Amino acid sequence: MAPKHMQNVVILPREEDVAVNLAGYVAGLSEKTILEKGSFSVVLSGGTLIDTLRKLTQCPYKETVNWSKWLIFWVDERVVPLDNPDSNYLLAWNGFLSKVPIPKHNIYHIHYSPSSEVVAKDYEVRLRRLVEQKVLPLSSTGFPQFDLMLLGIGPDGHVASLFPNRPQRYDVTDWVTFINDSPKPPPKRITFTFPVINSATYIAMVVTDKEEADAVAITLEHIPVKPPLPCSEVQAEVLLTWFLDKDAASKLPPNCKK
Ligand SMILES: O=C(O)[C@H](O)[C@@H](O)[C@H](O)[C@H](O)COP(=O)(O)O
Repeated sequence: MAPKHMQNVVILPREEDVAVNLAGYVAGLSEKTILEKGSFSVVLSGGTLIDTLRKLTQCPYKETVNWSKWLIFWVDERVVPLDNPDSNYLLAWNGFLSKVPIPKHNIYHIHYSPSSEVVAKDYEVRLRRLVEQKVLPLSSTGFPQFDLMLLGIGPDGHVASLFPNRPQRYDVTDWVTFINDSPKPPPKRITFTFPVINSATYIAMVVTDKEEADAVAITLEHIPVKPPLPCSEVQAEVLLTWFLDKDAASKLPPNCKK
């Protein structure tokens, strides 16, 4: 296995190029992982990521990817019913999951309750059960090891629902935690904690917006800020790949850009 903290940065001219490149990357990892272990666990976030995954739902990937072996999870979810317009599940269902034949029982969405604490605990209990049943492996870190996490970042450098000035980002015990005062609406969310995120085998950070250009530059140029941006603390067991378009990369020094 490659040393920890390997990172790759892919900068492409347009969001369309990122979508094409990302689809090829995810399809390649899917094939390799399914050959190696028989399944492919994919963790989604919300935001623009889902639209950037659109090429996977088209030719050739719609036919060539072995969707029956995919397992879908969410790195964070808004605590709203699944048919609420704010739901990350609904966003993913409408933009991605309804267009590819992933078995419904392999889609692990939240079970809604008005209490975000109850939702977080339930999601964690279900993950622990999947580890016991050997559906998900446990990393040497003691946290579950997902094959691929597909993440975005916010202008404030948040990742998942781990925000700069909120305590959840420092949680090193829980697998899933909750927040009732998210600075990005809606306020009630659940989120994987950093130990779970950083135990993933592969992570793709997909950023295609000018608004996040400062956070991208601070992270990739190691510019010290206090507190450090959550997105700068992401690392993968094998490889973290940043997929950026020229807007997201616009604050990087010229030698980084193509
Ligand atoms: O539920 C959420 O709000 C997301 O999961 C969140 O973490 C998102 O991924 C980033 O805020 C990036 O969002 P954009 O891609 O829309 O900028």
